[in-house]
Amino acid sequence: MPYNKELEAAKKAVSRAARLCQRVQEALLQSDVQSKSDKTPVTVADYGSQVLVSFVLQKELSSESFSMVAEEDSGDLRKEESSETLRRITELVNDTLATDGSESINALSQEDVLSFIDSGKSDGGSQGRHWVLDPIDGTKGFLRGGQYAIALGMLDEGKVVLGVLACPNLPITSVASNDYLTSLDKIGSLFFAQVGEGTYMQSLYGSQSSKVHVTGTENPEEASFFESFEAAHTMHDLTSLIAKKLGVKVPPVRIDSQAKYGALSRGDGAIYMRFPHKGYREKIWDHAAGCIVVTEAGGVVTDAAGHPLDFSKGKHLDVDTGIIVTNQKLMPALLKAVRESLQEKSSL
Ligand SMILES: Nc1ncnc2c1ncn2[C@@H]1O[C@H](COP(=O)(O)OS(=O)(=O)O)[C@@H](OP(=O)(O)O)[C@H]1O
Ligand SMILES: [Mg+2]
Repeated sequence: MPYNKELEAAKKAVSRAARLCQRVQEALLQSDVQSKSDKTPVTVADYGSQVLVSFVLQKELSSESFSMVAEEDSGDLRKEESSETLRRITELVNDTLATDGSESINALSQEDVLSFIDSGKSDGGSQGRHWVLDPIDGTKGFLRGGQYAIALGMLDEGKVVLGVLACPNLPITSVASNDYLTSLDKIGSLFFAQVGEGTYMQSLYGSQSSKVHVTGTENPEEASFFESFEAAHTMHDLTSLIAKKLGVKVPPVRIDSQAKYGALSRGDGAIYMRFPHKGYREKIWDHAAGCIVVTEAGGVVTDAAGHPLDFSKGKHLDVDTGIIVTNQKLMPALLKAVRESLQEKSSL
């Protein structure tokens, strides 16, 4: 298994980052309503998560050259007015490392923090190995107290070869209906996959993993579908038209972040559709980890024209219209419903 060492490092990195994010989210939810509309907590957690992932990967894989394409850079943090934010991030990172207790390390300085953030500056591409990180995917969900993910993938020669998704608020039991929103069983799920080896899931705080598979259903009437919670991120009217054409009977389950890919990989639902509004360009860190988690669980991920996603072109994915995900049996019918719905919409 060629990427075992990298996979173990990736699991450790995202688990640690998840702990940092949970601490920030818990403090945020305990604070008053006014501060929930304040974006500072997510900023602190975003940067802190990126520092921890970068730090752990480089520490665990010390002998190798390191390249990472990540969402954040240190530009804003280096400004005078951000000195308090930088201080808070540094404190949070050091506290998280210290409470982890698994190793003794020297505290990171503010300069270390900035440089770990900047080690995510790569553009990726078709050659060599590149880590791909979204330190908090689903920032709006994070602020709402809902779903979010720490999503880490690795490209080798332009292909995603491993992926890890930490979903701190995703129960390890099914979220097949919107009832999951009231579930108290928020213990957190960790999904991981490497090419050719299948997809596994475990509790974010445990060590026993089990292999997961996408649902085998061929019947669209039994198929529930996932989509973005935020209407600004996907055209809910279009996905509803596609679902109707396909014969889907149940309402969509709306979840923030790549937790959707994780839930689909274990068969909670059968379909994920994402149709951003015109002009939006998808980023590789929003799909790399999720894509391999689903495909190794037996699913298929394509754009609206049925083409596989190409992660070798740099930071962006050039997709035709949208991204659709389902099992192999349902994909032909889903593609047909997508094609017909898009034609219908354009002729209006
Ligand atoms: N306008 C627009 N259209 C489409 N997608 C967008 C748009 N703006 C942002 N994003 C990206 O969506 C990421 C959040 O993922 P989801 O859309 O699956 O979740 S959500 O329900 O909307 O929160 C979100 O990831 P994070 O920024 O990491 O939260 C963005 O990368
Ligand atoms: Mg994202």
